[in-house]
Amino acid sequence: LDSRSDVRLLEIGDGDLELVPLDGAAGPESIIFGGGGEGPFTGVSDGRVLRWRAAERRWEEHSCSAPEMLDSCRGSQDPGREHECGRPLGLKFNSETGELYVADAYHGLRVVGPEDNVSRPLLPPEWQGSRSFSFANGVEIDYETGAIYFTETSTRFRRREFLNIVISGDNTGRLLKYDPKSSKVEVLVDGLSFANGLAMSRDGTYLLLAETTTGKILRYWIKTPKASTLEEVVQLSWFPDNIRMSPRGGFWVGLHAKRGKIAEWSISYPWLRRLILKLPMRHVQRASWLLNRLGRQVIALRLSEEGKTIEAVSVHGAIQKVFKSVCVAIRIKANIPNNNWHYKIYTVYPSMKGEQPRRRPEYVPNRIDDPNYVRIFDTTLRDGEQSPGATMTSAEKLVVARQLARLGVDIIEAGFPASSPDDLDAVRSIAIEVGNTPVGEDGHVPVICGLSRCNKKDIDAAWEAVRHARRPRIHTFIATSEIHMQHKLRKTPEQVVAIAREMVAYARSLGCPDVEFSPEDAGRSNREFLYHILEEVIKAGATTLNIPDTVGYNFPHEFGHLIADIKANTPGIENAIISTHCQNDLGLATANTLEGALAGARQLEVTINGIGERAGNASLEEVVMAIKCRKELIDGLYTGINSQHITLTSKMVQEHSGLHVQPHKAIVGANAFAHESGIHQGCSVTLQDGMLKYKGTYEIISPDDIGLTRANEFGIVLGKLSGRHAVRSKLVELGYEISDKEFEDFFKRYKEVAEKKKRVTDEDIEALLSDEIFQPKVIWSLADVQATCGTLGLSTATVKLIGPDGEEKIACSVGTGPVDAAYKAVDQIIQIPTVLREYGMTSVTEGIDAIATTRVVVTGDVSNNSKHALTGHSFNRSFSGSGASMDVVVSSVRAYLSALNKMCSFAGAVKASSEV
Ligand SMILES: CC(=O)SCCNC(=O)CCNC(=O)[C@H](O)C(C)(C)COP(=O)(O)OP(=O)(O)OC[C@H]1O[C@@H](n2cnc3c(N)ncnc32)[C@H](O)[C@@H]1OP(=O)(O)O
Ligand SMILES: CC(C)C(=O)C(=O)O
Repeated sequence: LDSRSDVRLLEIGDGDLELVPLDGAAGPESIIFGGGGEGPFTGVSDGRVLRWRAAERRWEEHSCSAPEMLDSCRGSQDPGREHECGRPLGLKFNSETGELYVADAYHGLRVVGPEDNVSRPLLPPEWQGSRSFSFANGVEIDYETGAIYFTETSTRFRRREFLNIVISGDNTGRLLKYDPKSSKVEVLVDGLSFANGLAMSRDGTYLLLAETTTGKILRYWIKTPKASTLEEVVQLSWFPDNIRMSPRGGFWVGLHAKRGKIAEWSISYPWLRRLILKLPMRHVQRASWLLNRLGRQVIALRLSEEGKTIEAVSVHGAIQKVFKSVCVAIRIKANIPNNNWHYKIYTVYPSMKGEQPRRRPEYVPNRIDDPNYVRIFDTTLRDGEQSPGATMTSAEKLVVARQLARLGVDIIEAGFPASSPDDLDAVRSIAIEVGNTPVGEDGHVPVICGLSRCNKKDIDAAWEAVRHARRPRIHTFIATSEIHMQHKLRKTPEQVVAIAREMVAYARSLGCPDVEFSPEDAGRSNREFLYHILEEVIKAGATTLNIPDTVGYNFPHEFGHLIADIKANTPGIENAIISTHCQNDLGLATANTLEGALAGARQLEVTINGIGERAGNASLEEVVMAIKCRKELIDGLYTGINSQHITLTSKMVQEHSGLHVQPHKAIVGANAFAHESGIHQGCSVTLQDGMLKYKGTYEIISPDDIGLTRANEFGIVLGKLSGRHAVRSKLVELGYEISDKEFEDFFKRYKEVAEKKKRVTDEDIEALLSDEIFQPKVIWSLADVQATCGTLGLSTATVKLIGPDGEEKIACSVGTGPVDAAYKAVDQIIQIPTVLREYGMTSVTEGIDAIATTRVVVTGDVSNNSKHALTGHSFNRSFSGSGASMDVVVSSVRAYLSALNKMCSFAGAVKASSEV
């Protein structure tokens, strides 16, 4: 405080306050009394203005700005709904007319008549209609002229993004004047940094305005020779909010929180602001918190008109905790015997919803009890596996499924059981193990789902595979677009509806309580037809309706409308969950998925790293982190994903699918956190204690958030002296659980590598594991390979393989290089026509002793052909393989053999090849 001796301090301690709970809502902002002292009145988080009925000690609804939304908004504390429910901030009664003026952050300047309970817009249509407000805030009346003054805090950010305004130094705030006589709006001042509370001087010569980011109280002259000019009254050490003139002279200012040094400096120095944005959030929060803890918490000041502090109200003791921030302090004369002044201080409780850990709602197939919860349906093991070359072995699928459960996905689509006996087995093992094992703190058990076409054979296979899970689901699909029905299915729309209805009912009749139906190619299907088929399958028992943009054709707004239209027009839709499934052919899968969620979808189908058919699917990590990071833009939706498992899951899927992400892949690419703009830095800069509460809501991505620092945090350094315990515990930490036999094989390989390397890193371990454990059924294994190469002649290689019957076979070949020579030698032994489609090698660690990981993709001849359920056309199936070794030729041969083994198992070619 400027001159302590002159300042009267009012200290409020425990027991000095009575807290009056609000009627289900939160965040009371402006507090005013009616002309006759009635009230107070306050605007709250769900868009209502409440009035306190003192005699009855209860709040009653006074008015709202969106009557059509009242029922669904009442009680909402969700910042994501403010734009539809309204968010009344500044309030001002016109004591002459009894009208209440409301500055609604999103609905602009409004007025409520004395007998009304709905506010109406006040500004001319060009201000009120198409141009919606992002953050109208303070309001004041000039009784002499009838003009209404109001502030717009920012023209760039919305109210729920208020912390961004402070951090970014946004200065698009304005002071405006509305003249009801001319119906004109005039911008009096622009370039303000968080224009906030407004108060008119008693003589009507000036307005006081709080500029929150800078901590300044400004004076805007209306009359006197200084008219139309702006001057600084005082620079505060706090963030000022509302202002009220005091009957005893001067004015009161409600204070949000102290502008700690970090905040002040970050606002004054752009370079420091950039630095703070790059600091790990926890450091900023801690430093800021410490600064704020020093001394008492001052919540309101009375200042003279010249800006000198006269009185300060502070809180101490346990009640400090309830003062998240104070928007306004009013001193009123109370009816108490000795005629003392009695302070009423009204506090604001910012919604803490975004910050509290939110529980995953109980799983009920066709209902989600929390309207903001979005289920994440992971189809990495089904659609993801449809990526060319991504075929995984059953063991690999099980490992990935375990990790998906840890990640917290709600539903794992584990495969397409009718596509092969192997896939049925893989889905069944996942259902048995992952589908019955609780994970995480909440003991979550994911739903295990299997895909099927709309025919009994597929549905039977799917049920056989998933029925072992605690929560089984059958997902059945049939195409509904004209082009698919006509050219692929060769069925009429009526036939398609009949099949869909019958097959959904059939799936339910098997005892499956949870049936998902997908109208394939919905993105190009006729709307009325979709409403019809969806209505029919709901009647037949479908619990989830998945809307696929199968060919990745839709634009985001188009897909959003599709979901909204289905939600609005499908009879019975309230008894099912709407889902999205967006392919990425135009690179729009993530955007489309988010639009779908905004339009009402509450299940999102995604894959890890976005892998999938053709250009892939919406990527889980992008969708989940977008929802988490920009909650305020996505209606406060949330998922049950533990994002700290994202990095590990992504690496695991890269390893097992053989599909490595590009360095600039969002969220999980190697460069994703190396960018200059520092997207990995959280935006939850804790400038002040009061603002801290929005941490979760405003965090952008930090490496911690996706578990990127995991490897460093473990602290176990493995080397050649590490024993079984250390190595095993490392595997557990990395998320791998392997049998004792597998561990022994792995440990042998580990020791060989550790002998030659100083330090064995997590990446080395993953490469070795995948090479040793997650290989397909071994038909051919490598015994020896010897290669010579150089500039003096052709490269030669000799390869010794052990065949399915245990017999050793040796072949020798020349080639363009040692790898080519070795591959030709392998071909001579195995004798299956093979085309090498892709070959790639990466060094997973640095230095001369790095482990080289090779990944290859091969295709065979026509005997390996598959039919695609989408088109019915044959396609030449491809198989990927990976191998790891410190010797590049050995690594290459291992990868080639791994792919050939997958191909041999698939084609049942073992017999033919063993006749070599
Ligand atoms: C959009 C998607 O991602 S769809 C999923 C794609 N995934 C896959 O295709 C997985 C790999 N596929 C496979 O292994 C094989 O295609 C199998 C095992 C599923 C099917 O193999 P087959 O039984 O040999 O092929 P089949 O000839 O029956 O497949 C095509 C037939 O299914 C029909 N069909 C395609 N989709 C559906 C459907 N959703 N419901 C009913 N029938 C369908 C086709 O019209 C065609 O019928 P026709 O034989 O009368 O012309
Ligand atoms: C089976 C469905 C959901 C699908 O994968 C698609 O249509 O893309």
